Amino acid sequence: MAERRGPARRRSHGRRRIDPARRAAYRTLREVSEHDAYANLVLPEALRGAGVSGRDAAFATELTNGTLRALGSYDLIIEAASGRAPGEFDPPLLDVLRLGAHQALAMRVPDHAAVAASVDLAGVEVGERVTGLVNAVMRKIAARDLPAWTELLSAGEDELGAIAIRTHHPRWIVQAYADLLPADELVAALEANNAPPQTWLTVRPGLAEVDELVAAGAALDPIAPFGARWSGDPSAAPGVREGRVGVQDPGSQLVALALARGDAPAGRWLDLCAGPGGKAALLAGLARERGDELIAAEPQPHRVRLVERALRAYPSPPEVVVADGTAPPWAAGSFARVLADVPCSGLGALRRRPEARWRRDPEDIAALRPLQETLLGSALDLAEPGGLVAYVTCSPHRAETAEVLDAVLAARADAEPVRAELPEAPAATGPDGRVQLWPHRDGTDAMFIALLRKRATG
Ligand SMILES: C[S@@+](CC[C@H](N)C(=O)[O-])C[C@H]1O[C@@H](n2cnc3c(N)ncnc32)[C@H](O)[C@@H]1O
Repeated sequence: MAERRGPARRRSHGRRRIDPARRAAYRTLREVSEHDAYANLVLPEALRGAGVSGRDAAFATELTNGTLRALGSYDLIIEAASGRAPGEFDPPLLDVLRLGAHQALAMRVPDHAAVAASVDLAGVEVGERVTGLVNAVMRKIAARDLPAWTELLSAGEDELGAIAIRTHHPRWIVQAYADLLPADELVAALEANNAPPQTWLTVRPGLAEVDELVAAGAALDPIAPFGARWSGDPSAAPGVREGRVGVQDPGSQLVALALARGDAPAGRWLDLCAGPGGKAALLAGLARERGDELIAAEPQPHRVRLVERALRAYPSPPEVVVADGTAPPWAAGSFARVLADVPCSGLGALRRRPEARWRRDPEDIAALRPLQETLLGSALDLAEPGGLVAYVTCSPHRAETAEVLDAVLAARADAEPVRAELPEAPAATGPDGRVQLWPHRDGTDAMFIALLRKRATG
């Protein structure tokens, strides 16, 4: 493939000027580093604000997201090249070097362009005093390619430590994956987190048809019976602006379908943790097709508004209630089906959130456990006898999936596991009847679902 310098660097009157694409990437990285912002929210704003589009926007997106995904590895490389720990750098300077490392090691930017662009960025954003240092460190970084760096840094590491460096993940995530997957799938599973996900659309049942999407160029795929793959800007797809069609990963679609397809009495459906509303929007249509009605609950007002927006295209949209699922405002046994799509670490959606893997740690997972158990307990309380509860996480981590279920089931006699069947991903259902989807196997986010039935008597 031809080399790509990236957007042309600009200089005028002897002053350094940075091209708007690299500046947008830098500004985004600063927001993520300093303010725990989410790159997928900040970058589009930064690009719009700078009027960057087309190829330059694609360059800025790859530069930002790629840098964030491999941040831990780049910090090790910067440390080895400079002799300084990341914490010893001025944070803005560290971000300049991280962006430079990604350009030199993982993008088709020639070394001299990556070095020069980093020197200019440092000169403008940090100060002329650091440009000599940036020049020296960047030259050392660019002197090896990425495989040579990872081999060097892996020396002395055990197998998991070496895989962590090679696949750009913190070691504890590699360990969690190793606990869940056969050894020969481990690297493929981790590498799948480094590829940006495709865009998928889901129709709201009764409001739009998949054929409409196909006629507009979307690609059918058996993994997503209510949706299709879309290339380009999803807001240009039919039905998206009106809310008849939503953007949704097929994994989210499948877990909602597993709840809808299960055997349960007629009656109201509840989405206990509904924000931002993707699954509620699918479930609402599926419920109406059967003459039932969905109620969506969410405690955070700004997310309630997102749920209302997701449901807006339905005539007489389903009720959205501001409610804390740990103290729900309904009597026990009020619902035939309950979705408990609980707050979780999001380790199953690392493809979508480039910075997430470096922000989380095992303590976060432990801290979520009481809320997850309480919400599952509430969901079971709210289900009527014979009713169905779906416990869902966007995380494959055992502490958020099997351990929560086992603890709750051990504590109550009124619930029993039900096998969740997904013909679209038959291998995803384990011998215990619980479903774990994976990006490298199914092309979906790593969603987990277990179905439980409320027994007729406790
Ligand atoms: C994984 S997200 C749900 C995703 C959603 N089902 C969808 O498909 O768009 C978890 C949601 O639970 C909400 N949540 C947090 N604490 C909660 C609580 N105590 N009761 C109910 N929901 C809660 C969060 O605000 C968040 O919107």
